Amino acid sequence: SVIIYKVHVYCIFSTGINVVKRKLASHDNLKITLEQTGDKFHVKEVSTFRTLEIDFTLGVNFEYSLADGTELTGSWVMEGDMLKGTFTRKDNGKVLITTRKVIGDELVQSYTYEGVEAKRIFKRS
Ligand SMILES: CCCCCCCCCCCCCC(=O)O
Repeated sequence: SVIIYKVHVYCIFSTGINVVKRKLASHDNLKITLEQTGDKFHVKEVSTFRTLEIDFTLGVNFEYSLADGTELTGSWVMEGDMLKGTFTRKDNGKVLITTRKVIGDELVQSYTYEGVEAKRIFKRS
């Protein structure tokens, strides 16, 4: 298998309010490494709180827990040159939509939850 994309990024900016901001804050100093091989992704997440490795296949549901213990289930799909993730919170059934897009040397990740939008910009390191 061939790695067609790999980037190390760190969070330089995040915005948003209320629950989204609190949840995102629980991923402080987040650094992620994304590796894509065909439709399979390997994500390494390093933050103040934990180091986590996640494997997923586009279009296939998987489980993911936020650093605060909130459990999500959902999947990523590719929409053009953008990754779009649809995840459902297991505790309340509410849906979180997130996207990832590489723009120049930045990875922009957006989050939409209960009408609130938040964004994080990761810079290649
Ligand atoms: C519930 C409110 C805000 C939650 C913000 C965190 C969103 C995480 C999205 C799922 C990520 C899956 C793993 C990954 O690809 O890195």
